[in-house]
Amino acid sequence: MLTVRAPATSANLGSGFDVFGVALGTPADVVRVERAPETTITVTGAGSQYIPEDPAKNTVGAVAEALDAPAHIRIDKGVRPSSGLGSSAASAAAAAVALNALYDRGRSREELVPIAAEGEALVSGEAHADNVAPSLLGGFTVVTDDSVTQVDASVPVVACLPEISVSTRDARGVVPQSATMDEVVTTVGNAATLTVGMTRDDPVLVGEGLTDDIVTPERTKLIDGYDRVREAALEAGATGVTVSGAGPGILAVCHRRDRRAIASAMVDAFDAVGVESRAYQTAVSDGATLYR
Ligand SMILES: Nc1ncnc2c1ncn2[C@@H]1O[C@H](COP(=O)(O)OP(=O)(O)O)[C@@H](O)[C@H]1O
Ligand SMILES: N[C@@H](CCOP(=O)(O)O)C(=O)O
Repeated sequence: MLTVRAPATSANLGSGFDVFGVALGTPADVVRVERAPETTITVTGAGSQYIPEDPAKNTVGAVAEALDAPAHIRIDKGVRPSSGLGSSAASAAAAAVALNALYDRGRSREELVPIAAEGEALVSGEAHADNVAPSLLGGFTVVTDDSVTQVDASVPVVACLPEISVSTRDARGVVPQSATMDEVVTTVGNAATLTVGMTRDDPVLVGEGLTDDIVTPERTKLIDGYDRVREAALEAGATGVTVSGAGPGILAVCHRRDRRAIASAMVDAFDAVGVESRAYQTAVSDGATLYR
């Protein structure tokens, strides 16, 4: 039996829609695999009641199929589904690493990115790889149609997860189909600032670079209390705040010293609008780990 821990991720980071992603230190999914004639799946842990065990409907089933690697797959969910923290991707990334090792397929982590993205296609309708890439590779990742670039980073963040659910499929439905040239120029500037910030581990540059006026304003409408939570995080010292992935998670970038205060301000602000939440005080971290 092989075990893999694959981390939650935060995709988009505002200015990098469908392109940027970071691996988070916590939470994470743990996947265990054993060779079998046919794939079977069991799911326990956070939100497991909402996750299908049918291999044709679970992201790990798509990965087993893509690697031609049937197995008994046990998923222990640390990342709740429909969170904006790459829940479906964490399982897919963990399964890709585990099954690649179990069947000696010899694929590199980079080669596993499109394979794990098959799972994302199953649940969100598109094989977007901006969650599976950081979950596999760690750090900050930039995904384009034909490349994945990774840099190590350890910028402190708070990921606040409210007890509401937004499916990635639905949140993709509100993405505008066009943007003005002014909006594009501003977004390119912000994305470039964020990228430089990641290479320098500079929370101020990363925080500034999160701003996006194209996709994020539409997505915030799906999250009760978003504006209030954002303001609270900024007042507590966050250098920038945005929607994590497709939401409802909210990501605040910060200095390490402010993490605790920001986490509590965000939870209190959600509480003030009647929404329960929990905040992960974490940082940009490593990718999936294989335990033999
Ligand atoms: N292994 C899995 N882990 C989590 N969700 C899964 C998995 N397999 C299928 N799903 C389905 O994917 C959807 C959640 O994915 P998504 O909306 O992308 O959430 P997240 O934003 O947390 O990644 C749910 O409908 C869930 O049932
Ligand atoms: N780029 C995707 C990312 C979805 O992330 P998730 O964690 O919400 O699944 C999008 O914005 O739709």
